[in-house]
Formats: sequence, C-alpha cells, structure tokens
Amino acid sequence: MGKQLRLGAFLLGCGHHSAAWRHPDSPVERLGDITYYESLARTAERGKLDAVFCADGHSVREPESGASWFLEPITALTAMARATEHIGLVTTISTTFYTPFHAARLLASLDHISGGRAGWNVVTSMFDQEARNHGLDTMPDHAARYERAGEFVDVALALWDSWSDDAIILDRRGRFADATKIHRIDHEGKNFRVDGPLTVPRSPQGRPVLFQAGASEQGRELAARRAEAIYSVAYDLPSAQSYYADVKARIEHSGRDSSSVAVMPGLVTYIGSTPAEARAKKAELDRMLPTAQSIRQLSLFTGQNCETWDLDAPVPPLPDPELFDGPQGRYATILRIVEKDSPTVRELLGTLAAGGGHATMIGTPRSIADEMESWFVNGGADGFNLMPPTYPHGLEDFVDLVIPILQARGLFRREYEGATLRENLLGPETLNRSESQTSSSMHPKTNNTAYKVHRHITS
Ligand SMILES: Cc1cc2nc3c(=O)[nH]c(=O)nc-3n(CC(O)[C@H](O)[C@H](O)COP(=O)(O)O)c2cc1C
Repeated sequence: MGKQLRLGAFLLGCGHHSAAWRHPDSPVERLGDITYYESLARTAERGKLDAVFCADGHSVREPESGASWFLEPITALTAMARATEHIGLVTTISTTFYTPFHAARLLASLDHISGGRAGWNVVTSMFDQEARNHGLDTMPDHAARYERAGEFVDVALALWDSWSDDAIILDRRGRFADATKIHRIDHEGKNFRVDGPLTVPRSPQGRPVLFQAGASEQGRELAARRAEAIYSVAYDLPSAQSYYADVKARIEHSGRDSSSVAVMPGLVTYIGSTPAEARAKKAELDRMLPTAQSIRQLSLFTGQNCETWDLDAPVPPLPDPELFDGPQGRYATILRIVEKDSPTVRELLGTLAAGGGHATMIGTPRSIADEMESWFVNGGADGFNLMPPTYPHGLEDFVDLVIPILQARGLFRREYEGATLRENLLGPETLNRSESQTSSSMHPKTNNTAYKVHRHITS
C-alpha cells in the first residue's frame, strides 16, 4: 500500500459557506444541541476520516450574519469522544489566552477520555475584541504572541512528560504511584513560571498530536519546530506547492523528518452528479448572501468602489498589487480566484464566503477525487482539512461519494490502522512518544533554549 491521504473534517456551525445557516434545510436550530455534533463526528468516522477539528474564537462578531461560535470546543469534543470509537478529536487552544497548565490538563483529560484520540491546534489568536475579554486592551504584537506560543508549547510538552509511562502502580497495599517517576518541571521563563508536575497522569498518547496553522514567518517556524500536522491555506496547486516546499524545508532544517509531518490545506467541495448540478449547489448558497454587506467588504478588500458592479457580470479588471495598499494576503487571493476561475461578481463573493481563499473544488465525485489526487501526487498536500460548505449534507456527500473513489484508488484507508490519532494520522509504526524518545527526537535543541527547564524528582 502506497502513501495515503490524511483527511479531517473541520466542523463549523451549519457549514463553511457563511450563508449556509439561511438555507431552508440547515440545522441552525441545533447549533447548541450536542447530538448534532455527535452525528457529524459519526458521519466522519463512517468515512474513516482521521479527525474532526474544531476552531475557536473568544469574541462575538456580527451576530446578525450568523453564529460566530456556539459550544466551547473541548466540551463538545469530549461528548463526541463518547459518541465515536476511532476518529481523532482536534481542538483549538489559544496560547495567548490560556496558560500552559490549563491547556495541558484539558488536553491530557481529553486524551484519557477518548482513549488516545486528542489533538491540539496551537493558535495565537488575532482580534483585539478577543483580547478585551481576557483583561488586555489590545492583542500583544505578533512577535510577542509567537514568543509566548513557543514557550507555551514547550511547557505543555514538559508537563505531559512529567509522569513517566510506568509511574502508576495501583498496589492496594499502599502504593498508588511511584513518586520517583513523577517529575517537577521547575520552568521559569519570560512568560511562565510552572513547577509541575501535571495533575493528570500520563495519557494514552503521552502527548496529544500537535497541529499548527500560522501562515506568517513565525507561524511557519513554530510549525517547523513542533507541529506533527499543519493546516494550510492555498487556493490553487502552485500556491499549495510553494507553501508545501517551504514548510517541509523548514522542518528538515530544524532537524526533523519532514515526511512525518502532514500538510493539510483546507478544501471546500461542492459535489454533484454532474458539473452543472455541483455549480447549482454553489449558486443556490451564493444567492443567499446578504449582497450589500459582502459588496462593502469586497470594496475594502480590493480598494475599489464595487457598489456599481453588476453582480452577474464578470469581475472587472483589477489593479496590480503594487497599486493596492490594503491587506495584501486577501488581495492576492482575490487576484488568484479571478485569474483561475473568471467568476462573476456574485460567484466571487460566494467563493470568498466559503473558506475565503481555501481550495474550492466544484464537480462530480470523480473530478474532485482527480483534483485531490493531483494535489497529493504533485507535492501540494499530504491530505486535506475538509470544509464542507454545508453541514451535514456536504460531509455526507463527501463520505458517501468521494471516499469510495479514493479508497478504490488505494489513496485512502478502508479501516483505521491504529488505536490512537497519532498512529492513524502519522502511520501505525509511529510510537506514542515516551519520555526517553522525546529527549532526543523532539528536543534536539533543549539545552539552547533561552529559559531554564530543570528536572527534579519529587520525593
Ligand atoms: C485551517 C485554519 C484554522 C484556524 N483556526 C483558528 C482558530 O480556530 N482560532 C484562531 O484564533 N486562529 C485560527 N487560525 C489562524 C491561526 O492559526 C493563526 O493564529 C493566525 O493565522 C495568525 O498567525 P499567522 O500570523 O502566523 O498567520 C486558523 C488558521 C487556519 C489556516
């Protein structure tokens, strides 16, 4: 069996198209109902996906346009753990708003509860509105956020290693645990002071699987040093290839094996029995967008007055990026979408409203499997973070129609290979890390870090 795709489902409200909740069939009334998320996780598990993934944010934005957030993700994933048996459960935790002790404890608990299926999407958060819910006036600047994130992850890793694999004895004559196998970490750094050990004994994976999704220089460096899987953003294959090559080179440069880190770009799919049916699914959602608001946003993103544009005519020619002084990343994405797809204005708004610059594949199950395969074999992706425009239907279509084609081509598993998320995502030969392995393979530069990490034995 050759190399296989890694696939996760990015769970988000009624789907990734921002108008999905307005569709007459949408599950919008169930956003606070845990059985909704449990059934999505079961559908993803029926498709043998590696994981379900929950994003997270700490502020309410534009409540009239849809729910920003609803259930707290670790709480929801804990329920999903009880409703499933094999699938990984990846939560987002912000290194800006949590402390490493809290985060390590929550994740170790999720790993115990799920029998070794927990993952952590390490993010630094973005918005001042979020900062203002946590005692800050504004977000710390980008460099400070990433400096804290790097130290935060190192402390969490040390806390997970503070109990050896064989620390628990459970001898009813009077020895619950072997104190010589439970270590303080005595961390003193710029951002954190943590004695340890963790209050949660070592979990099935030892360390939950680390995911990272930062696109900046510092984000890529953190991913290169620590991530076991990376959520990336690319609209087309050339930009996916350029990100993939860059981040794999950085991983090698930091002394790790880049083939053991899965790069998973986001993927929005519209699936129909004919190309026309697939396009009609997108058009139906695009028509539900509140156009006045989306056009105002597009004017900001392009530096043009878009109010006079005909919604159903092709997007007019746009100026070169050098002549645009707004946010460059978003503008570059718009130029790529226009160049690749020649959309109408309404179609462009719809593409931006679903995933906003993530790969968008519209077609039959076969044509979508072909495109995915082409990204996979041409160095654009090791797998995908699926972002169905609608839940549950978009995920059901993918699982029922696209997965069997990928399986028939030998590109995707028919059964889970291992018991833990790490074994399934990174290969059954991947061991769940124990302390002795971490000192050489995961901490090549431990002694050079800027802060002190001592190990003491509690007695
Ligand atoms: C697929 C994906 C999911 C993300 N999920 C979150 C999230 O849930 N919460 C968050 O604050 N940031 C999220 N981000 C953003 C970041 O991981 C990162 O913090 C942000 O992009 C700023 O870092 P950068 O400047 O390195 O890009 C996500 C990004 C991607 C690509």
